[in-house]
Amino acid sequence: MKQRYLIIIGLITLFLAPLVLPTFQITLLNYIGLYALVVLGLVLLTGVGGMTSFGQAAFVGLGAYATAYITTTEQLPEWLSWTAGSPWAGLLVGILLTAVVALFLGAVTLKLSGHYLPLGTIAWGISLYYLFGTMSSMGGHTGISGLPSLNIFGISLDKGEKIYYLIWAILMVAIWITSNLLNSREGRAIRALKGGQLMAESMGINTFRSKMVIFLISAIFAALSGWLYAHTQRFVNPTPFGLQMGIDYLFMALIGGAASVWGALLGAGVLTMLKQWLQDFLPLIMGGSGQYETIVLGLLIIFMMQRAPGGLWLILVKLTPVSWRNQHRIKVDTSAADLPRQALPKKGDLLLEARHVTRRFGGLVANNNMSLQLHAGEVLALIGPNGAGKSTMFNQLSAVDSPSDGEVLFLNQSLSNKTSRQVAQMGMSRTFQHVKLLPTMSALENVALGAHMRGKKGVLNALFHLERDEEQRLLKEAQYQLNRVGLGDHLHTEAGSLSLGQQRILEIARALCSDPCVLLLDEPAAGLRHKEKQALAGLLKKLRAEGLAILLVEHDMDFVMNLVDRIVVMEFGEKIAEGLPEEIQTNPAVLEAYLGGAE
Ligand SMILES: Nc1ncnc2c1ncn2[C@@H]1O[C@H](COP(=O)(O)OP(=O)(O)OP(=O)(O)O)[C@@H](O)[C@H]1O
Repeated sequence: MKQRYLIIIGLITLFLAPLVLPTFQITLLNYIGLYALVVLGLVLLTGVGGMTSFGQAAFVGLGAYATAYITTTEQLPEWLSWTAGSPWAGLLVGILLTAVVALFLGAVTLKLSGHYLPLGTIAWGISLYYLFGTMSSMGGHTGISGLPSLNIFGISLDKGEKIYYLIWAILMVAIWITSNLLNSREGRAIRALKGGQLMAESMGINTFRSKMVIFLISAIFAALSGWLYAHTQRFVNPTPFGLQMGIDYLFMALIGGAASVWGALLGAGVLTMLKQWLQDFLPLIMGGSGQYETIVLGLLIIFMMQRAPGGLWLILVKLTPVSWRNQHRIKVDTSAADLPRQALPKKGDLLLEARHVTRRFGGLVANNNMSLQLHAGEVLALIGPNGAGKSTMFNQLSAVDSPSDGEVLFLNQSLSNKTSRQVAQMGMSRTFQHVKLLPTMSALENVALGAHMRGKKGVLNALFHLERDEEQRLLKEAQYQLNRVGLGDHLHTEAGSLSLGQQRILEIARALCSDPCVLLLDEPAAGLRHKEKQALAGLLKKLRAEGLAILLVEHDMDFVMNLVDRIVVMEFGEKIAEGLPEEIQTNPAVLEAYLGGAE
């Protein structure tokens, strides 16, 4: 409730501001609103998605120039004659143009990783800036003047205090739809981009699509800001759309808090006010003119990044009472309908098979002629000393990697050209040797990621929260799986604050949430206490009885021997034994491998 009051007070203050503030302050607020819209896109792209872009200002320019051209050109080309010089048509064209450019640039740059993406964004930022400046139809470096003011319901927004309402209304809607998006199935996939791409693909998430979605949304927010800017100033030239401004937008995102939608507003506000204040104040103490504010601002930003790398919004959140923060807890509707489940294969059916799999890394043969079979309703352990090649085999079986020779078959289909995402969609799920969770997300949301493939509603539904029914069903499934693995008391705990053992169990719940028929577990018992291991063994036995096929790589021999049906033993990349636990325990080759000699 308290948060709701805060928002209502904020909105009333915003509404009253133009009635009491002088024109100059309104102009500043207009700029803050325009900047915040661009920074909001960067929060999605950089803060949440982990992709750094220096090129947002160029998208602002596309939005501004599109409307400037359409509303001021006397003789528009034939194909644009339908626009009739209307600013609203200018908005539509600007957004379409931006979407096309963003899709093209995204297709070229989003597959690049590391520093290539930021460099790519610098390159397009510079080239679009020079394009604006060199095209004579766009007024060259002089720009285009004489843009009309906007008109809504017969009211002309010809003054700063009038267009103020439109700018801030659009910004508030943008913040609302962005928060909706982030708190949805699509949003969880987007949040998994930063640091969890391998995991996300293994949960059936198309990470490239998620990247493209946020790239597109951030570009459209920027174009919208450009359109508003053009009709606020009623003049455009290339200067505000250059690289310098692209860097400023990034600074605003970092200062506010790149991972929070409200951080966008805070960052835009703080940097704009600070710049203004320094411009007024510094000449008084330094004397004369000079761009001292740029230097001081640069130093302040370095200081801030040292002291508050999460941004100012995070500091503000930490200062609020804990009870306020808990209001963010996601509520699970237990009356929501259950998700449909796949019928499990018949007990004993062959589900997964490796046929003579060899994997070479240069001269090193990590897997040599490995064959194994996994059937419905059995638990198979893959064991062997360190470096035996178990993880490499695990990667071949889950299509993270492909064999140099031989093949892996899942449900009678060869995995040779399949990605881990496709394999997940076919019904295989997995956990990781080094736990891959999203540490700041709740246990519930982490597990709900596993159910991604079982939902259908896309981005448009998410933006306007039209997917609530489906979302409740996904969350109910996640809650069910958490209860099932014994973590029902930790639904709202941040995954990063659980013990390592609990995190491993959480990964199993996430894997189960995808409704698989084959479960691959990489060292599930590592880091678990005795009681936790017993509980895990109990759970795996139950899953086996239900008909699931489970393959585990494990070092804990007590755990393995008391649980599994069959064991495959590896050494130096090869299978040295296969059989029942009691056979393996007395197998001379196995004793030799583990103990260095048979008794
Ligand atoms: N990507 C790679 N490039 C080169 N060598 C690799 C690669 N992955 C694994 N290896 C090598 O392959 C061999 C088998 O490694 P692997 O990780 O599969 O063994 P493991 O049985 O899982 O070991 P552990 O129990 O310690 O996890 C090791 O010698 C390892 O160094």
